[in-house]
Amino acid sequence: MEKPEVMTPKSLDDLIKLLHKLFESDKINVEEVQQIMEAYDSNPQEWKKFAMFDPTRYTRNLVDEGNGKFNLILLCWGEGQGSSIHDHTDSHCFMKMLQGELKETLFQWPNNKTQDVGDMVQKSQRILKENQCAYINDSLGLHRVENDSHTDGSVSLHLYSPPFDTCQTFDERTGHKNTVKMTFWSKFGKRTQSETTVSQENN
Ligand SMILES: N[C@@H](CS(=O)O)C(=O)O
Ligand SMILES: [Fe+2]
Repeated sequence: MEKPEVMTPKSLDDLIKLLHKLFESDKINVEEVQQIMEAYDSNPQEWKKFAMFDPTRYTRNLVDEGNGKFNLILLCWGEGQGSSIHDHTDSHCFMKMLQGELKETLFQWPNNKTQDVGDMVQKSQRILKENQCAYINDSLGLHRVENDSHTDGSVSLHLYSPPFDTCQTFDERTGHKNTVKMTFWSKFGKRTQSETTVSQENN
């Protein structure tokens, strides 16, 4: 059988339109979403209004709410910034590189029958390059993402379906887990009100 042709989004807006179409259906095809996100040729002019860096930690900037089916979030990683080891709350997670590189380290779930079992077991590690689109869900494991560069920021575009706003983080030495709230640094290009309470986050 012939392979269906991969649709090539002409712009970020076009990509968002195509994603809305794909997610109208309740059954999503992971490979198809991954291919379409990968086929978008990153153009900073199209996404720079969402790209806001914070000198202290990586930022999460909401780009689109996907009709309630998914969240599309642009993440900005300053030099040396990274996430904790975390899960993805039973959602699909697609991660498209828009600029620079990121190191992704995969971990096994800790054996949670016994608490604090010691070092988390690393499964693999890879460098994600510009325009590549990675995929993870909880059945594939946990991950940590880091910008190892000392000179350049990185930008990635994440699609989560269904959307979620909490996840679990894991201590690399003990496997001890915490539930943390995930917040947006900006929404639709506008800086969100800083929260008055200090929340524990994934970065
Ligand atoms: N899942 C993380 C980013 S990453 O490390 O994949 C988040 O949404 O903040
Ligand atoms: Fe993640």
